[in-house]
Amino acid sequence: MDTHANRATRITPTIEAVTITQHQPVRPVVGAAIVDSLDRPHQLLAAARSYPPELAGRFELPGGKVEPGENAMDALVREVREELGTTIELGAQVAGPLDGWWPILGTRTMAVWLAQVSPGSKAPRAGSSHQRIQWVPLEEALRLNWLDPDFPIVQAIIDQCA
Ligand SMILES: Nc1nc2c([nH]c(=O)n2[C@H]2C[C@H](O)[C@@H](COP(=O)(O)OP(=O)(O)OP(=O)(O)O)O2)c(=O)[nH]1
Repeated sequence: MDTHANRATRITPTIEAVTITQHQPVRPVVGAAIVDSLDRPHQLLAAARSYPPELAGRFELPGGKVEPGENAMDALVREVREELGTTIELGAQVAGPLDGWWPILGTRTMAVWLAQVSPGSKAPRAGSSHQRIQWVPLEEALRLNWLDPDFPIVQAIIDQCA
């Protein structure tokens, strides 16, 4: 079956296959560009961090750190379920300049996939990780106060959805 996830796997064999080992000093991060519809994307879900204090209120893509031994795409589905209480299905990767990964805060890197809320799943809601979440039209997304490293990522999301 030609699902969104299958298509993403074909596009991103390298990252899909990444399994994190215990020995990596800095755990990689995964982020979800959740759009209202993978087929006809118009809106992007932005999440305002609640911590640490210096980042509180800045917008990010929902996601988080990959656990040792965990597949990156599985980690992203898990993180979004934990943070927003919703199940997502992944679409195409939004590839960054570092073998598909994006440079982010500190010395971390983040892999990003387009995603949509799975049919029948609960709507996303902010939990303890986020002050609030909001849907923003893609053409207005760059007006939000994103974490600094996220601006080129959001631009790439906009370009990919155009
Ligand atoms: N989730 C996410 N993190 C980002 C983005 N941009 C960016 O620089 N980061 C940074 C912020 C953090 O330093 C790091 C992600 O850490 P996190 O605290 O969200 O990870 P986590 O959910 O696993 O949380 P924790 O249990 O380790 O506290 O990546 C982004 O768009 N989304």
